[in-house]
Amino acid sequence: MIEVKNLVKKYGQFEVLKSIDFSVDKGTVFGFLGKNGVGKSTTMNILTGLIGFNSGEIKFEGLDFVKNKGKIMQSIGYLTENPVFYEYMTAVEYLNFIAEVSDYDKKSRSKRVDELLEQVKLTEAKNRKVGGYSRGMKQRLGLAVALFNHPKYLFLDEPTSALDPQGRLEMVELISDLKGRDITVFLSTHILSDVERVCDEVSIMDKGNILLTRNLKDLQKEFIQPIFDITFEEECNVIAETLQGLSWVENIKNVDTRKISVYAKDMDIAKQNLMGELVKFKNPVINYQIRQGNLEDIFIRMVNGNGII
Ligand SMILES: Nc1ncnc2c1ncn2[C@@H]1O[C@H](COP(=O)(O)OP(=O)(O)OP(=O)(O)O)[C@@H](O)[C@H]1O
Repeated sequence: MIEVKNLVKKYGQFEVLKSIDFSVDKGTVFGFLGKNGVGKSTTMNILTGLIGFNSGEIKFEGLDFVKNKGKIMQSIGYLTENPVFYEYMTAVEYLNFIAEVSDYDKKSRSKRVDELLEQVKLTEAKNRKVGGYSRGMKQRLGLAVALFNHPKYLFLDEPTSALDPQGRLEMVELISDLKGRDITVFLSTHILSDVERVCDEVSIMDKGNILLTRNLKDLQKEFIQPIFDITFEEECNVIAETLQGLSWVENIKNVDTRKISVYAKDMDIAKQNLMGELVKFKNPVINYQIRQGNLEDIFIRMVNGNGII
């Protein structure tokens, strides 16, 4: 288990982390969500020992992080946002190089290399130079490096953000395969569909604060309310602004120039009144539907609103 209490990180006067608290249960996949620049990488860099922090407390399995850093670091694997490799090496050569620098037991090295290549689905490409790999393949090789020393804690910083849908799916499947292997995964991302596929628990972060930490299924049950999607014949900015001023409307998302999503504070009042409001405008409605919300909707309501769902 990882426990983080009152963690503060400052760069000069700028408080990147404003006293954050969260805990990560053993063996779970923990999704750390937030837009770019909210402090995700900073948190990960602190938890993986790359940078220090100003105040607060971090514990891994009850052990204080500062006092037991060396020991804790041995149980950590980290895939950074943009992993860098010696591109003239093949995957086999590169993993053997990692074995060498991490002083991995000589007798079992080649077995470990083979098993990791299999795990990240690079066996067929193992003798090709890394320089010729796709981004997805490089990310998978980075995962193999992070897993090399059998970490108990695996930190993945935006592992899918630079990948195409196929690459993302492959990476998410690999993360999913780690479940049940006695490994705790800390996954930072802003791709919410990936989180929905693989995470057990999530924290939503914004501007150095944690807005919420919750079991994903509970979060979905508790907060995902229906949403109105409305498409107009013409541009609808004025309508969006007017609806935003209504007491029973919580938030409006401009999907595009002619389409909005309406998040209601009270669903029953919204159902009774929304149509009546829309006909006041001389802009015909060409599509009106109520759909079930998803994690992205929760995220929008949390981050764009005042933090209260
Ligand atoms: N070394 C540094 N010196 C000063 N400010 C920094 C430093 N590193 C990060 N920051 C600032 O701290 C804030 C959080 O950065 P961080 O990289 O943690 O965000 P992030 O949520 O991981 O976003 P991204 O996904 O873009 O990496 C940003 O405003 C960033 O500019």
